[in-house]
Amino acid sequence: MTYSLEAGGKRIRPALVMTVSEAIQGSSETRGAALPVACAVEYIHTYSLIHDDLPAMDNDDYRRGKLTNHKVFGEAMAILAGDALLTHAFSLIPRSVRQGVPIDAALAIVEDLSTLAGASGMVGGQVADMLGEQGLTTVEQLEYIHLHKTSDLVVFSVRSGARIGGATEFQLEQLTLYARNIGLAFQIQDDILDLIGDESKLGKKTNSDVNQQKVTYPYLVGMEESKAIVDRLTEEAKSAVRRAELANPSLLLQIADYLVQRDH
Ligand SMILES: CC(C)=CCC/C(C)=C/COP(=O)(O)OP(=O)(O)O
Ligand SMILES: C=C(C)CCOP(=O)(O)OP(=O)(O)O
Repeated sequence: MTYSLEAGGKRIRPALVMTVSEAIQGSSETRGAALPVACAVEYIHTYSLIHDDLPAMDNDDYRRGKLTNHKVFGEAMAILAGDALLTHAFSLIPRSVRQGVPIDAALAIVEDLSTLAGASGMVGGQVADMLGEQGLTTVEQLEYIHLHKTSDLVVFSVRSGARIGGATEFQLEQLTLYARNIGLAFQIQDDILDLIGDESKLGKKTNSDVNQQKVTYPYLVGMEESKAIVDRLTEEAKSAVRRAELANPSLLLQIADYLVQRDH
């Protein structure tokens, strides 16, 4: 568990929990309350990457610049490390209540987490991805996969930050739209970088035969159109943030731009 958590990674999802919670009222007072939830989402994301890299799934040897978990500890320990990270994540939500998150908000956060990370969220998206390898043909199918396997955890991060920061229903709705769009743009950008990115910066293999054969946005609509879609989604995400009229939206606008300009 520690090996994969401490391998680094960009920590985008926890950064979103913290940033959104502070953006709503423009105050850093929510920081302590948001931290346990920020850790929970990174635990879940890290478990998903450990399992995604297993031979039964993507069969990858490198992640975050290091050998994948199963390459170091064996498949059984990698599966169990993922299981334990997932379970431990849920134990952090009560901790957020002790740090000041209202109980109603914490209950809504648990409900969102089980839905958005579970069978109708991230796990469901990964299932569709695995099944899709046997004959995926349309952009609509691919969008469904991306929205669930990637956007849903981003949506969780943003919505939980919004709840901790005391967002109104309208702000929650607009921020959910922001998260959906940056999540989708992020996954398309990930597929672009899997083809043309720098291995030493990304810490994983790029442009391999497997990556070239994967049905992705670049595979289905071409590289230029994929980049145009990423730009469009980013603009739509930024418009949603502006509509939410947050006290301090600037970091959220910057994060949307960073996700498309990133090279790792
Ligand atoms: C329940 C599980 C196992 C969920 C995995 C979800 C996920 C987003 C995996 C990485 O996607 P990817 O394979 O497109 O990314 P990368 O190129 O980083 O491997
Ligand atoms: C959902 C995808 C695209 C898998 C990788 O996620 P990140 O690119 O956020 O991975 P880390 O920085 O956490 O390693």
